[in-house]
Amino acid sequence: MRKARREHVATQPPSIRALLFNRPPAPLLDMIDEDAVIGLYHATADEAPTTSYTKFFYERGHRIALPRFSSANEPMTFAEHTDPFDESDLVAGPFELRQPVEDAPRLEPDCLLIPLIGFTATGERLGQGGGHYDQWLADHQGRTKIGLAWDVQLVESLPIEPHDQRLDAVVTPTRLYGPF
Ligand SMILES: Nc1nc2c(c(=O)[nH]1)N(C=O)[C@@H](CNc1ccc(C(=O)N[C@@H](CCC(=O)O)C(=O)O)cc1)CN2
Ligand SMILES: Nc1ncnc2c1ncn2[C@@H]1O[C@H](COP(=O)(O)OP(=O)(O)OP(=O)(O)O)[C@@H](O)[C@H]1O
Repeated sequence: MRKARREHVATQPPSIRALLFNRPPAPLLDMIDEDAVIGLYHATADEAPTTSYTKFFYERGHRIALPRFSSANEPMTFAEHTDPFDESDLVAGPFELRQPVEDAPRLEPDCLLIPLIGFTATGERLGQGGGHYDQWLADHQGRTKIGLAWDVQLVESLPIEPHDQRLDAVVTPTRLYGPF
């Protein structure tokens, strides 16, 4: 599934990619309170891009939180991201993922836009395998959980376990799955 994602992104013209994930679709915004803290992620080259959504939510007056972790085995926390235009408050973390600087205050998102490897049409999610999001969401119930994905990441079924957290919706460039 990582390979399918990589090959999909590799065949996509950059001029097209720049148009995708530009603004959250209206039904998605209906799921998000005006004063919600929004948890985003700093996308890798193959993940659904987040730079436009981050600026959009920031300009709409939301506080932005990004994940921070020290290794695949350590739990993830979120910290505030205050400079989505220049990203001067981010530093390189594990796996080349950029994350908030050490003195950025912790901030717990109400609504999370979540990266994934694969998803089903009913909101099941496969992540990187670190359990970071599953664990955080188990410890912080009642949050709005929205997956961001390319269409090729849709699969018929996933090997779901009891700890896996189901998404409330998934956004792709062509569709909104949910809200469930
Ligand atoms: N952009 C982004 N940030 C994120 C996540 C994510 O999936 N995407 N996470 C989601 O939980 C957390 C980080 N958790 C991670 C857990 C494991 C690996 C990992 O094993 N990476 C391997 C394989 C990468 C690949 O083949 O594509 C590596 O980089 O070697 C990466 C991140 C928080 N931040
Ligand atoms: N609520 C939890 N409490 C403790 N450990 C957990 C919890 N949820 C997941 N884990 C641990 O994380 C491991 C990896 O989970 P899983 O493979 O489902 O992660 P993932 O959803 O693919 O990754 P991620 O959420 O980081 O993107 C599990 O085998 C389990 O040991």
